[in-house]
Order: sequence, then C-alpha cells, then structure tokens
Amino acid sequence: MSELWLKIKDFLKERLPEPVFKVWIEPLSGHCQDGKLVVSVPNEFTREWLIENYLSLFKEALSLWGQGLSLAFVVEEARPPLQQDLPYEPTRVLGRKFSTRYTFEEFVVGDCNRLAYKVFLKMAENPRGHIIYLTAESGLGKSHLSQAVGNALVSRKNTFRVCYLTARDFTSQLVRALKSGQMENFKERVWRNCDVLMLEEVHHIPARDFTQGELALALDYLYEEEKAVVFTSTRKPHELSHLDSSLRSRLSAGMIVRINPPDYETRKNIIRRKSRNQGQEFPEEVVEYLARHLRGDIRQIESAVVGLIARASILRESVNLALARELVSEIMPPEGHDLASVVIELVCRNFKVSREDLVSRSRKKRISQSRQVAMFLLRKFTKESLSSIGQRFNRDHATVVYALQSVEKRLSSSPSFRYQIEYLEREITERFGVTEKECRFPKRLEKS
Ligand SMILES: Nc1ncnc2c1ncn2[C@@H]1O[C@H](COP(=O)(O)OP(=O)(O)OP(=O)(O)O)[C@@H](O)[C@H]1O
Repeated sequence: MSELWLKIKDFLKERLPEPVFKVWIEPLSGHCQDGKLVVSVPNEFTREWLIENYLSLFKEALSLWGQGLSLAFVVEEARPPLQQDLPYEPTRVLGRKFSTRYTFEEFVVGDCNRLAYKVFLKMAENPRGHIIYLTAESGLGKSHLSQAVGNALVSRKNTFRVCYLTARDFTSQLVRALKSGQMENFKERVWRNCDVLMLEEVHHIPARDFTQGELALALDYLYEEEKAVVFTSTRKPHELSHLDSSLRSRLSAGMIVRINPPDYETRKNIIRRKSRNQGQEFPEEVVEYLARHLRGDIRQIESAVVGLIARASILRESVNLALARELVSEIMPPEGHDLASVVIELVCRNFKVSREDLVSRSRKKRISQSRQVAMFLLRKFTKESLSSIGQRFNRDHATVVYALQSVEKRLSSSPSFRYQIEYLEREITERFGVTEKECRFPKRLEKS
C-alpha cells in the first residue's frame, strides 16, 4: 500500500466519526498509477456512496500530499461480497456485537419479567425452533435478554451461528444488497448461514413493500428450517398497523412475551444489584426511597444509582437519604401530576375507555361509571381537592361527591366490582409504593 494512501487514510480518520471510518474507509486500499490515486472499492454502491458523501474530503487530502494526482474510485473485481456491511465479523456472530454486560446472571428477575426470563433461558439451552416476540416499553430489558441468549450461545461449545440486527440494519443491508446486485449473498448470510436470527425494534420496519416482502420470505425459510427467531418491539404485533397483514401474522407466529414495568420489589432488587455492581451497598432506606420514587424504566434506575454515587463522592459523603431525595427531586416530574395521570391511564385501560371519553359529556353507563372510578381513585391516592378532581373531567365538586358515593355503594353490593377496584388499588400501590397508610383517605371514603 502506498505511503500516500496511508497519509490520506490518516487524514480521513481524523475527520470522520469512528464508525463511519471503520465501515466505509478502513476496508479500502489505494495505490498510485498513471498519475492517479486509484482507490479500490468493493462494489458500485460503495463507489457512489463515497463520491456522494466524501469526495471533497478525499480531494482536500489529495491537495495536501498528492498535488497533481487525480482521483479514481475503481470497483474491485473479486472481493468477497458484503463483507464490509458489518463492523464485526466474528465467526459465529453476524451483525451487532453483544454487550458483555447483558447476561442472564445480570438480569434481575421479578414478577414483571419472570416469564420472559424463563422463555429466553430455555431458548439459550437449545434455540432450535423457538420463535419469540418480546414486547415491552423502552428500557425494560428487551435487548438485555436477547443479548443474554446470544452471549450464552457463543460462550458454549456449540455451532450455533447468531445474526443480531435491528430492523433498521436489516433494511439498510437489504437495500444495499439490492443496489449492488448482491441479494443472494445477503440471503446466504442472514437466512441460510444463521441458526438464530434476532431482529430488534421490528416497529421500525418501514412501510415499504419490498422490505416487508423480503422479510416475510426470510421468515418463511427460517420457520421451515426450524431455525430460531427473536423479534423485539415496544409494540405488539397487532399494533404494527403499517405492516402488511401477512408479515404481521408471521411476526406473531410464535410465542408473544411481555415484560412489564418493574414492580416495587423488583425495583428494590435492581437498585441493590446496580449499586453492588458499582462497588457500593446502599443503606436499605435509600434503596426503598429510590424504589418508591423511580418508576420509569430501568435505564433511569441505572443512571440514578450512578448519579447518586457520583454525588456522594464529590461531596465526600456516604450515600444517604438526603442525597437520594435531592437527586430524585431533580430527575422526577412532580409527584401529584404523575400519579394522577397513571391513575387515569389505569382506569382507561381497565374499563376500555379513552381519556376523551372520561372528559366528555357522555352519560353512557360504561363511560360514566369509569369516570366515577377515576374520581374515586384520584380522591383516594392523590392530595387533590374535590373541585380540582372535578375540573379534570369538566365536572363540579358536587358531581365528584356523587361519584364517590356511587362507587362506595357498588363496592358493598357487587363483589366483582370490588375485585376490579382492589386490583386497580394494588396496581397503584405497587407502582407508586403508596401504602394504605400513606393514602389521604385510609378508610374507604371520607367526605370533605
Ligand atoms: N431485569 C433487569 N435486570 C437488570 N438490568 C436490567 C433489567 N432490565 C433492563 N436492565 C438494564 O436496563 C438497561 C436498558 O435495558 P435494555 O436496553 O435491554 O432495554 P430495551 O427494552 O431494549 O430498551 P429499548 O426499547 O429502548 O431499546 C440496560 O442497561 C439493561 O442492562
């Protein structure tokens, strides 16, 4: 390789983001020939990409060290196709690299994620034939569990090959393969050569026919061959309305597993584990306080743990409740608002009504009874006055009083209704760590 080419590469390396350099520039070679710097590229698509995006940078480099030379990008003849697509190419993992932090041992198990954990653990023993669709809100462990399977498979003595991609990776590689006429190689690599395909964030599959069609074909092949497939998404298959129904049905061909937001006990265990990982054992009152107040995703818990340790170390204090309070007040939205909107959301979900229904003038039985329950729970769990609760639903204070009385009456006459309300109360208590004792109205109803 010519000295000039090495200089130019160094120049580009300094100016381009590392991943861009690694994918697009590092694999290239260059040499001088007949008054030209000839840069060999693997295919036409790369050539066009480089010209479109980095030509001026190449020219700038050439003006420094290669005055008088012109520039030519030449497509190599016999280069193994698509090798440059992937930043990592170890023998048994294609696509993205697994984080070594994401193991089964590091995954804290609780009621919210036990089923998913067991399903993935079983898959790691022998992936053959498993089709799993894992759904959860963001930051609740989808990638952690998927990569735990990947890590377990590659660390054992077996021959399983795993292809780990996001839906966006899949799409962009597919488009590249199509543009460069290398579809066969793409299929070889992603379908035929892998035993486990993990496709993350399938809600990002674009609403483009050909991508969906190719994915459907890939899945048919993989299912037929009893290979394992894992999909992850923040949405359930039936919610992916931009996808063709045939692809949706293929996505839901296997087991659909959900991870729920962590309950109070699991949050405590996660805080203990994450702080231990940072070499600290938090006092129990700090663990409980954080678990009660950090109700977002697990990323938020991780960042709070690290933030608390950093804060304590800067102030030369040990981790304590006062510091935890300070941190929580900075990162969490005001309590009342958050609690109220969750109460309303739970009521909507449970009684299958919308927020709009609740604030509407509708007197339909199902809607007005749901509205009454929302008022009852808000009164019980928040510090809001009767009139402020009324305002939430465009009603006055007297309507709220009536709602509270009606709910009380039904509670004593209908066991199934009581069961529903108790279920909602448990959900709120778990999510917020609010106990009966801490509620504004410990007894069923207090009038004001
Ligand atoms: N049960 C758990 N035990 C320990 N750590 C967890 C658990 N669940 C998630 N985490 C941690 O929380 C962080 C976020 O998890 P992860 O990236 O798997 O979420 P995700 O559901 O894939 O989110 P997104 O949809 O945003 O990609 C990671 O650092 C992960 O290790």
